[in-house]
Amino acid sequence: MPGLMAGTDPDPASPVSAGEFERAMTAIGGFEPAPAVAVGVSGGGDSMALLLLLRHWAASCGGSLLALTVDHGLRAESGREAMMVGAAVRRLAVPHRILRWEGSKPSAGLQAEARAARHRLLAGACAEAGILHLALAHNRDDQAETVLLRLSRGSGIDGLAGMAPVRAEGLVRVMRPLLGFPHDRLLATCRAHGASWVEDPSNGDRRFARARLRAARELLGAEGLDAERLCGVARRAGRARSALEQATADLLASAATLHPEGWITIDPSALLAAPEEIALRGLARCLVVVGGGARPVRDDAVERLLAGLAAGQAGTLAGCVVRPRRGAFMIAREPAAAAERLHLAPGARELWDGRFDVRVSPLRPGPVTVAALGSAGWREWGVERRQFAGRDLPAAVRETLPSLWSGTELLGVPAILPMSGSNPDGQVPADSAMLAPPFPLGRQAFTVVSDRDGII
Ligand SMILES: Nc1ncnc2c1ncn2[C@@H]1O[C@H](COP(=O)(O)OP(=O)(O)OP(=O)(O)O)[C@@H](O)[C@H]1O
Repeated sequence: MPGLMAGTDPDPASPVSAGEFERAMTAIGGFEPAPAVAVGVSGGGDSMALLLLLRHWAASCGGSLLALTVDHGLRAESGREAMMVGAAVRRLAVPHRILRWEGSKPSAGLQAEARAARHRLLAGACAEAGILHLALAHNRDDQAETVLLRLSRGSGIDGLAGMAPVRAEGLVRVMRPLLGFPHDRLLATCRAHGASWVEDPSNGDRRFARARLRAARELLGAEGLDAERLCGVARRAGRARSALEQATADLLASAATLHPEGWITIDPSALLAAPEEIALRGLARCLVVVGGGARPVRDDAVERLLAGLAAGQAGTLAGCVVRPRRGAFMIAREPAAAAERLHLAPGARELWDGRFDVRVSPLRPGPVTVAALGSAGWREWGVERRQFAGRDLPAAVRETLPSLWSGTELLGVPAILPMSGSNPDGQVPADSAMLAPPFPLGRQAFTVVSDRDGII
């Protein structure tokens, strides 16, 4: 198979080899045996190359692949184009689905809305198909542009780290295995396979910031600030971010307590003695966990909140009330924000030390699939699905999950929810739980608690 030979090629415009791609996938990791993977295919050269590489990779590990194309419906010909992409995909013997963005389109912020709709549709289609890995074809040049874009907006370390190779979006892992490969090599990969692609006309449209930056990047590249250097910035910022996140996790592990009722208390002296960046991150993380994790918390607002706490004042932010109480700072959810918890199944909690246990009511037996998602197991993001039934449920869940999570840090929001079978409360239709959070699941059915709390 041309272009999918193992080994590297010194030519910067050479096709990406199967070996190189496999290494990129291995670096992402966290795949179950014979994984089911979805790929977003716009029909452009990057995503066609990703499709080709993934097809080979999936076949080599006994996995399966589903290609998804979003028809944004923004141009008269978009429906026909999506069908043409579908025909090209099916010629490669890969199943394909077209997802339509229905409804009225906004006049302002169209690109951002279209992007949000695309991500929603792609993640929704994965959930419907029971697929937990979604691959997108962002490449090294996209990463360089992202760094420039964020720099132009005054981002700090987190923003300069660029796009992450893998991150959770609800229960789906969005991965970007091509971040290390330049666009030219992806086009070469298509050529090597005789695959055709279409150019997105909006790529050169200077009304859009990305297109303007692309032009700027050419100028900066001539001054030496090329894609490689920009990606180097992203890598170094990513490392710095990991170190800060680790220090934050350590602070929370020693100074914070997550209570089964859903609030957090944190030792004020430990919080205020920590370096400011770590204290701010720790507080922000508490807000995200208690408030539901749906929105990023603004830096300046967290700074004000921390300064207020240091002066003994209560404050509210991100759906949480934060106040000094009985020698601790207490972070609890504002009552009105309860309905905004988007990503957590009731009872599911993020824990600093990465260990948790599950309490399942033995009074409500029934076959249930438990899915746990996080930076778990195998030191990577991991997903575990098990079928448990009847009376064995509590013991089986308790045995399985701690071993999966033990000793690892949860980077995202884990969720424990019934995904199929008969939900103990009978309220979540089979397979739709991931699509329609918050899940109307009785708290009694699943409670995830820290074993540091000594509840189980
Ligand atoms: N219409 C589409 N249908 C399916 N997948 C798509 C579509 N458009 C983009 N994608 C996927 O997303 C990847 C990135 O696309 P693109 O660079 O256009 O997005 P972006 O808007 O710049 O990035 P982001 O989605 O992170 O904002 C593509 O390579 C492809 O994998």
